[in-house]
Amino acid sequence: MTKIKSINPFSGKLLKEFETLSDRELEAKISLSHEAYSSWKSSTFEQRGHLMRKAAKVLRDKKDYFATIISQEMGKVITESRAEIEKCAWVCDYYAENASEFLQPESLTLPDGAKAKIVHQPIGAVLAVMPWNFPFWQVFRFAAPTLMAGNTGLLKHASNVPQCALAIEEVFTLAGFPDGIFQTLLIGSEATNEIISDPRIQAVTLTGSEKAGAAVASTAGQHIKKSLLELGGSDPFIILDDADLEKASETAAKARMINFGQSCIAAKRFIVMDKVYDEFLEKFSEHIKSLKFGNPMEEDSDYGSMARPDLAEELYEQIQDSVKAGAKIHLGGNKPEKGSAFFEPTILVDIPEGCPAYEEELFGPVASVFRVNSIEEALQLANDSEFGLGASLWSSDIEKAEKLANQIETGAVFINAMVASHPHLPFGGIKKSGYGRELSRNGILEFVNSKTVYLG
Ligand SMILES: O=CCCCC(=O)O
Repeated sequence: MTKIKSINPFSGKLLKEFETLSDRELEAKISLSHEAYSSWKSSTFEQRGHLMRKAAKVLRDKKDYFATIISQEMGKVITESRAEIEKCAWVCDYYAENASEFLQPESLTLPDGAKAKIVHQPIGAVLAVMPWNFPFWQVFRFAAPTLMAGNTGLLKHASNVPQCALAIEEVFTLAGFPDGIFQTLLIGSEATNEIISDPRIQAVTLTGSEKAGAAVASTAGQHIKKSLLELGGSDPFIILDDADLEKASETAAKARMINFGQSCIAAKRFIVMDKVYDEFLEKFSEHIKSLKFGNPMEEDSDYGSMARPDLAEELYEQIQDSVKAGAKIHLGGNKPEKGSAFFEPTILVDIPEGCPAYEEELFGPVASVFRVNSIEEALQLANDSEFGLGASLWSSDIEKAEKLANQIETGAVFINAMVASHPHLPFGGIKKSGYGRELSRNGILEFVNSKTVYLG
């Protein structure tokens, strides 16, 4: 039996170790999920909503406790961890309030006068494979709509956040959800395929890397099961020459450094028009330099460490390869110490095509800044990516910005704001950023059977 370790990346200390589930324990959990579904599917929206509101209350009442687990286990600064818990409570309340309306039967009259209905019914047990970067939020944005729709949930969390995984199960238990409605599976990734193949599992959702997404979707495909993928991003942050540079540069620093850069929707490629390039770069660098390094548990720390030493090492290799290809370091860029998760905020400029900073996702505090001579060039560069998650576009001409937004190949464009997820707005990508949508009404419709009932 392998162990799953919880290690504080800032101190490097082992916090706890957990045994993975035995085959028999895993079987019992899948079986419980399946059995729990048979009564949960017939519960009313009112009953589910009551429990989901209680989950929101548990999150708010124990906010500091849950936030501390996040910060200690994956290094997020405590102020951001608390905000993450608040957002989870928000999404619980949002679906408690709106699920019933989102899933009401829809009546139709066909051109020949015949009547039909579309009824949205639950499908059963859904597996969620989730990442460590927003270890509560990513799970709640799956769990709140999925459970409110009448499904049950099983969570295979990232192996570096086992305490978060167990604490999330605790939220649902404390809220009074019946046994088996939401369960955490402490398992290694090698067990995931077997679970997806199990006939009692109806669908799978994954937030994570392209590699993990392709593997999960391919197993789901072999078994004709629905999958939803929310993968990486290399979001452009486009600054036109009529943008409010003060606001744009301040937001750019926030958008790159949120969660110490470890976010799929963090801004990664800053595409700046020549006329405002120098001024933007100067202001942006000042904002990045003003951020305070410190222990994630301290109230005034803006950043601490990355979530694992191997992530810091990988990120540094991407910088090195980009520099070898001709990119220049404008800020930071020093090598992290071996075995440490600390990383220096870095800005790269003069980035040539084909190098990692141009074409890969840099999942950490490294900004790639590009100079362009026209709007056409900005759009061409923004779309010259395998990813298509989000984009931020800055201009004082809103009409022009809206027209340009239509030409950007992403799942979302935020004008004069950083990309952010919001319970009311669909969230997801195109191209190699994945498929399907989370949040909003779109999110709850992903894991239901929208059944046609024709009335002859
Ligand atoms: O890696 C994805 C991060 C999503 C963060 C969010 O929804 O705010």
